[in-house]
Amino acid sequence: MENNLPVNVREYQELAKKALPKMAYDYINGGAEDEHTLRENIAAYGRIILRPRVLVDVSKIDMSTTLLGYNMPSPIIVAPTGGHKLAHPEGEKATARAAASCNAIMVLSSGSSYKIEDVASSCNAIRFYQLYVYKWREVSERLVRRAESCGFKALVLTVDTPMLGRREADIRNKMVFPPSANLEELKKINVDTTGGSQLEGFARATLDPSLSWKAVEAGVAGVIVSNHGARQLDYAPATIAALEEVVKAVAGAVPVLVDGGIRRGTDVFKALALGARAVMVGRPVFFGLAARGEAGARHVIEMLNGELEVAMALCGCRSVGEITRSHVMTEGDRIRSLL
Ligand SMILES: Cc1cc2nc3c(=O)[nH]c(=O)nc-3n(C[C@H](O)[C@H](O)[C@H](O)COP(=O)(O)O)c2cc1C
Ligand SMILES: CC(C)CC(=O)C(=O)O
Repeated sequence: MENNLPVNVREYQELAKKALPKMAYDYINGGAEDEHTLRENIAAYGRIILRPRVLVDVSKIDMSTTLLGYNMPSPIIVAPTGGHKLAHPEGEKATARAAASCNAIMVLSSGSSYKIEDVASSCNAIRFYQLYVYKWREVSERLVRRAESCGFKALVLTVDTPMLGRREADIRNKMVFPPSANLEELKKINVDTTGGSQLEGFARATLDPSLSWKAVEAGVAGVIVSNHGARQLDYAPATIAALEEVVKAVAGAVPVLVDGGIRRGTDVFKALALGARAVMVGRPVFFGLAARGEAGARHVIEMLNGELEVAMALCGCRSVGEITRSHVMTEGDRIRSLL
């Protein structure tokens, strides 16, 4: 196998499927209900066409960018995904090392299998912390304080989960989530598992469904266009189809990021062309971790970086600043051109 490494994210997905117990693979791969949005997150990228430019000197390609004042060698960030022990015994420690070796920012999930402190001490990197707001605000507050004292640089507040979406594979599999080492204090909570998925019962018992726009009064330094990897509201739009509208509304006030369905460097390119400052990838890194541990997670990030570099060169873009709206043609563009 080591002589015959996967050459793209899809091959990592196949390896992960072979390596993982069904319950774990279904949890990682699955989306809500009919999985319409899950398919659309990917299919919508397929409907965006690139417009190449030739005869540009692309002997040097610079993929670097900045976010909230931090330098990144490429616009690819590791999205927060919970329960990495499902994929590998080293869990988030391995993912964090993989991200650090690529100098990529990793967003650590509130549902991580390993403690914030263990992940932070596993390697040196810029890390953001993803926060769920629990019914007991002091639980969230303690997480924030711990992340802060471990040197995490920003909070990513997840606001699309007043309750968990219906992931039918998890319900069928009676999905049991590895206990999150950070949420010891919630262990004694009475979780109703009659609905099937233990994670769903846990979310219902602990997440605060009353979170409202008041939460943004504190101010935000960025916006992420996300549908939670199509795991929440099925029939929500594909994120890449919603990106441009959000970018226009935000009007440069803060950077806009996007996640969901990114499987190729060309997808990253398309997201940047439509106004994203950076992108986050969830399942691809999880699949890499499941297939080959830290090396697999690192390889996934490296492959996406490599693909982005080629896409930039073939589109005649030497830096991410040179990626413009005119490098892509969306379905909307095509329809407008026919009118
Ligand atoms: C297995 C899995 C677990 C996730 N766990 C979390 C989580 O704990 N917190 C969160 O904010 N988002 C979570 N997400 C959503 C991701 O942050 C991200 O929005 C999504 O994975 C992007 O789509 P992609 O997987 O197609 O890249 C999770 C997604 C997956 C697939
Ligand atoms: C509730 C979290 C622990 C995991 C999550 O957000 C997810 O599975 O999508």
